[in-house]
Parts: sequence; C-alpha cells; structure tokens
Amino acid sequence: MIGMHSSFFVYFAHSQDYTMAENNFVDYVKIFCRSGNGGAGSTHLRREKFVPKGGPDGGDGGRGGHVFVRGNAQMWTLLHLRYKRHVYAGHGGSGSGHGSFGADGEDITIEVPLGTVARDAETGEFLFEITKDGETQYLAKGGRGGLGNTHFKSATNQTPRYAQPGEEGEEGWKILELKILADVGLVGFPSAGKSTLLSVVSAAKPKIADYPFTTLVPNLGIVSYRDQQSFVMADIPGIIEGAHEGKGLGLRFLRHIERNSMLLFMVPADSKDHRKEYNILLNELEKYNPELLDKDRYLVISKADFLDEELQREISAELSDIPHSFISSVANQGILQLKDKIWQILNPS
Ligand SMILES: Nc1nc2c(ncn2[C@@H]2O[C@H](COP(=O)(O)OP(=O)(O)OP(=O)(O)O)[C@@H](O)[C@H]2O)c(=O)[nH]1
Ligand SMILES: [Mg+2]
Repeated sequence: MIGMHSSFFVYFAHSQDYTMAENNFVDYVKIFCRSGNGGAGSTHLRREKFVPKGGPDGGDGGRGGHVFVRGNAQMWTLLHLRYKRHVYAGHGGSGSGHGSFGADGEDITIEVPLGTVARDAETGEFLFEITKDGETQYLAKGGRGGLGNTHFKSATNQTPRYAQPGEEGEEGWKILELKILADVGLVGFPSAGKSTLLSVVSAAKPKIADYPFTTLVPNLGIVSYRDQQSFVMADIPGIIEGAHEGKGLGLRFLRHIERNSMLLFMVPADSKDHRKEYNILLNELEKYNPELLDKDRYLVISKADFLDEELQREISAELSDIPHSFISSVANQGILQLKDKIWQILNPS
C-alpha cells in the first residue's frame, strides 16, 4: 500500500495546502455517456471502362469512438466533471468505393483522480476502479465498423450488393465516485482534534476551530516517517451519533475511509465517557459498511494536555482492552510514538 500511489501524493507534497474549499470538493458525478456507432461498410461495385461487371470494392466502415476514463495523478476531485452531464464520442465514418475505409469516430477521454470507481447508474454494478496514473478503462465501447462488400464475394456471387451495417455504440448513465486512497483515516466526533493532528504531522493546513463541523470536506496529508518514508493520512468531517440517519454531515464522507488500510479513532481527553464515544463511532461505521470494522484500528485519546498523570492512568485502566495511546497535538506529546505505532500497523513484519 505504501508507496503504491506515490505519484498521486508527490503532487500534494509540493502543494502547501491540500485543503479544498467545500464547494470545490466533488466526489460523485453522474454522466450520460454514448460511444459512437460504427460506420457502415460500403456496397460499392467497381465501375471501369471496358469492365462491364466490376467486382465489389466497398471499404469497411470506421469504428465508433470510445469513451475512456483515465487516471490522472495530478487531480484529486471530480470537480471538473460537475457540469458534464453528457459525453458523446464520434460515430465512425462509412466505407466507400475503391476500398476506402471510413474514419474512426473520435474517442473521448475523461480524466479522473486516482481512487475513482465507475459504476453503472441503473444497476449499480461495479465496472472498474482507477488506481494508477495513466490507467485507462472503457466507460463505453464504440461500435465496430461494418465490413464492406469485398468481404462477401463468393464463388456463387461475384458482385455482392451486401455490406454490414456498423455496430451500434453503447449508451447509458454512469456514476463516477471518488474514494480517496489513503493509508490512515481519522475517525472521531467533531472537535476531537483530527485536523489539528493532521496539521502537526503533515504539511497540510486544514481549518481548525473549536466549533463542530469545522471540516466540511476531506483533507489529505503526507506524513513523513523516518528515512524518507511516508504514509498518507485522510482527515474527514466529524461523525456524530445518528450519522447513519443523516445527522450532522451524515455518512457521506465515510466512503473516503473505505479504502484506507487502517482507521485511527480519536476521542478527546475531556470526553465524558471515552469508551461510549468510541463505541458510538464503531456503531456508526458498522451501519454504513460493516466491512469497515475489519480494518486495523487504533484509538488515541487526544488533548492529553488536559490530563495529569493520575487521570491518564485511570482512563488507561478503563480502556485496558482497547489498544490505545495518549497524544496532545498542541503540546506535541505522544506524536512520534503514534507515528511509530501507525507505521507498525501499516507494515506488519
Ligand atoms: N488543548 C488541546 N486542544 C486541542 C488539541 N488538539 C486540538 N485542540 C483544539 O480542539 C478544537 C477542535 O480541533 P479540530 O482539529 O478542528 O477538531 P476536528 O476533529 O478536526 O473537528 P471537526 O473538523 O469539526 O470534525 C480546536 O479548538 C483545537 O485547537 C490538543 O492536543 N490539545
Ligand atoms: Mg476538522
């Protein structure tokens, strides 16, 4: 997992701030696509002086244009497709006399960020996902061009007046959905300190404030780790009890932790009941997608600068059956140890 998407993240490493304005983050689009029809084969018969019965010389029709999707490591939203409702590739040209082939229809390529999944909008069927820069898949295949009449000449018929029509293209509504590829996803109530942690371990500069739902769209950061190694952390909007019923920002952003290798749960030190808060988070995740609970997870108690040693020991004892540690992003406590822990989980030996 680590390094696999390196090209994707190098870009972010160079940009100082990968925090997007809310309305610039688009992670779901529905597009009507139509590939081109193949061109018709030609039924042309050769006509030459002194050759009373010229043979067939009709060329093949061109193929219809394809609609492709291609991964682009320099993109990280589907914003550019927001107003793209329809995509039509070109039709293939018809064949003609003297064996001339019709021209192929124009292909269309839709560029998408890595982590984009394509689905059929009518059936919901999974079509493919794009994970590599330059990876190209068909969203709709162009129809084949029809064969010209030269292909149908036979012993009994030297002058076939038949040629194939072109094959029709495909059309339909498709869904493109972005699921951020990150190694670690942060999961916590609003104001747990998720964005603050991201800001101290990476170059990302997410908005931080003491009111709930400060983060409205996911933020990504590259966390460098010892000898030039790194992993990617995704900070998503806070989750609250009832998120699965649409409370708060709902579960819309949970798709962005579906493909993270591990989940880092965050419960602040000043929570009234750490275990309960953790269980609420687990429960909301489960309601969204039970497979999320199969991922590796680790709990941090954030804002540990609020705690003296005794309180910390008490909380630790209460949570003894849940792997956890304490951090303070503000006082820079436990951060290195947390990075070690994350690294161990991501790279089990
Ligand atoms: N004392 C203390 N305060 C912290 C610490 N980490 C974050 N905070 C404060 O907690 C508040 C919320 O922090 P954020 O990082 O915005 O929280 P969040 O989890 O990203 O919140 P949402 O985006 O709303 O989900 C801010 O006022 C931070 O300054 C910490 O380690 N210690
Ligand atoms: Mg935040």
